[in-house]
Parts: sequence; structure tokens; C-alpha cells
Amino acid sequence: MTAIHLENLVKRFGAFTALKTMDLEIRDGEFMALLGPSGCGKSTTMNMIAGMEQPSEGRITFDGRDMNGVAMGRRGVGFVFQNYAIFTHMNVYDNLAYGLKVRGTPASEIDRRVKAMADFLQLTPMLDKPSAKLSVNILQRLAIGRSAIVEPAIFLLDEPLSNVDAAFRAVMRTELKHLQRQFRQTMVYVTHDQLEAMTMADRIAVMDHGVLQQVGTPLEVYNDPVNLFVADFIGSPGMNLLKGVLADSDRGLVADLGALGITAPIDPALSATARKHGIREVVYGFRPERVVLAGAGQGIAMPVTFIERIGARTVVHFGDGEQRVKAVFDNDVAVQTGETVHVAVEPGFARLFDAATGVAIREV
Ligand SMILES: Nc1ncnc2c1ncn2[C@@H]1O[C@H](COP(=O)(O)OP(=O)(O)OP(=O)(O)O)[C@@H](O)[C@H]1O
Repeated sequence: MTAIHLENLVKRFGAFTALKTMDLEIRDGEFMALLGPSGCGKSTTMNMIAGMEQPSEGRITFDGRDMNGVAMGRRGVGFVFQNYAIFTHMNVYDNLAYGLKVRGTPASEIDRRVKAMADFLQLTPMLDKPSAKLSVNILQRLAIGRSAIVEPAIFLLDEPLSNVDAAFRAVMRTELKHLQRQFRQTMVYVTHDQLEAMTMADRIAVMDHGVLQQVGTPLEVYNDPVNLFVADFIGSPGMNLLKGVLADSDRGLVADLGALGITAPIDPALSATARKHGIREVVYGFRPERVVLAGAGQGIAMPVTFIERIGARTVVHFGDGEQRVKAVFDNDVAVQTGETVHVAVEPGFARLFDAATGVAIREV
């Protein structure tokens, strides 16, 4: 296990700055996901940890040791890419054994570990199969096994599941988490898929445009996004984000949600921050999972425009135009398209953002 510290990391490719600033501590044995849209700098960050790219500024330390100038092969990292790096002229057994052989591990030890890894990844029936004949799913599983078998202190995975099919991806999410629990490696996992990050990671580093936006546990980034980017990127469907203007009323500060024709009361602690910073234009956010059906005369009356039933979950779309609301219910819900129903947000689950900066308004 090794702690990784990225300190004021910057990466430029000529005039283009791919990573504008990155300060991140990845703890010993932690599963950290680097999550963000395509081009945000995830792979660039990962390649610098691996030693494939050198930082333009800042430094990377492993357990306090500066990695600047330390070659890739001497960093003790295992790496799995989107495109599996497998020796197609070898069978499954020899691919798994390769890393141990080059390290001079005794043959009996190699045999024991290859069989244990094959068993763990359900590759035992294929051990003597030529790798060239394997399916994409099995190849990626083999690529993971081949890197994991040498038990690197740090295991880096860059979108390892993006080429495999959906059912296999779900299986591998569980297996990768198991693998990490078993070997207690420090794992850094690059993905643009928030579901992968949410289900596997201990903490998620959310990135956008070469800038780290937020680091937190899956629940922290889900419940308390620091800005509108994180609020929108995390969650499926994303957070409901309604434009509003703050106004004084006899109920204290309220957000006038224009097109919805309602005013939402603002938590006194958040009101104090908003007043202190003179914020007027806001975005009022709440998770679709926190919308509840309210009794007649309560909440907001909204027309149901569309219903998606996805197995045990139902996504109900309310309203149209700019101020639309989505709600997710765990079970089938007794509403019909075209009907007007009353909905409300569970108390304590609304979030407020400064519309000008996109930053979450927090208690001071
Ligand atoms: N060697 C390079 N030379 C020039 N630009 C590069 C180089 N490598 C990456 N970039 C650019 O840096 C930015 C970040 O790339 P990076 O691969 O880190 O993004 P990413 O978040 O991993 O996205 P993706 O999932 O699409 O790979 C992109 O705009 C990319 O085009």
C-alpha cells in the first residue's frame, strides 16, 4: 500500500494546458476514482502517476518520496488500459505468469499464484486457451489479472470497462472492488461513467476542463455538490436545477422560482451566506430521488408530461419549457401522463447555488 500525493500538478502540451491545477491526496489502500467528461485531464493525471508523462509543474510523491525522474518500471505501479495489453501469442496461463516470471519468482510459487488468480477471476477453464481466441470480455478480465498478480502497491486502471458489454461491466464492477479489498492496493480508477465511480470508489475526484472540482465520498459528492457542474454530472438523472431570484418575504428569504410560479423558503443558515455575499440570482437544486408526492393544496401543482418505467424505478417528468422537474420513485407510482399532481422536496434536501459563479451556497 502506498499513499500518493499530487501537489500543484500542471501539465501542458505545447501551448495547451491539459491539467490546470491538481492537488490531491490519495490515501494508502484507497480506491480513488478520477471522474469527469472526455478531455477533462483524467488520463493525463493517471499517466503522470504512472510515469508515462512528466509534470510541467508540481510534483508527485509516493509515501513522501518524490517520483520526479523515477522511471515507470521502478514506481511499483500496475496499469490496465481501455485496450487490454495481452500477449496474443501466449495462452491464458502464460499471460498470467508473465509478470512473475520476469521477476524471477520460483516456478512452484508462479503456479500457485496463477491458479489462485485464475480462480478469483473465473479464468480456470480457459487457462490453456490461446489468448488470440478469447472474447473482449475475457481479454479485459485477463488484462486485469495479469497486472494484479504481481500485487503492485499501486494499481492504475484507465477506463478498463469501456469496451466490454453492459452485463459484464456490472459483474466486473463487483469483482474489481473485491480484488482491491483482497489485495488492499491503492487503486486509481479513471472513468467518465459516474455509476462506476459511485459503486466502486471510496472517494471520487470530480474533474472538468483540467481542474479538480470536488473530492469526496460518493455520498458527499451526490448529496453536497460544490458547484453546478458536479450537481449536474453526478446522478442519473442529474439534479433538478431551477433558476430563481432571492427575495425578502414575511417567511424570511425565499427563492422566487419564476416559471414555476412559486417561492421556495431558504434555510436561515444559507440565507445568511446569500445576504453576506449579496447574491440575488440563484439556482435551486434538488435530487429527483428527493421529490415526494404531496397532498392537494401542498407543494407545487405540476402536470405529468412523461413517465419512464425502468424496472423497479419510475422516472416521472413534470412540466415543460425551462422549468422542468424530474422525480424518481422506487416503485411504480400511481400517476398518469396529463394529470396534474402536487409535488414537494423532502425537507433538508434542497441545495442553493450562486447563478453567477455556479458555486454552492453553504452555511458560513
Ligand atoms: N500528448 C498530447 N498532446 C496534446 N494534447 C494532448 C495530449 N494528451 C492529451 N491531450 C489533450 O489534453 C486534454 C486532456 O486529455 P486526457 O486524455 O487527459 O482527457 P481525459 O479526461 O482522460 O479524456 P478521455 O476520456 O477522452 O481520454 C485533451 O484535450 C487532450 O486532447
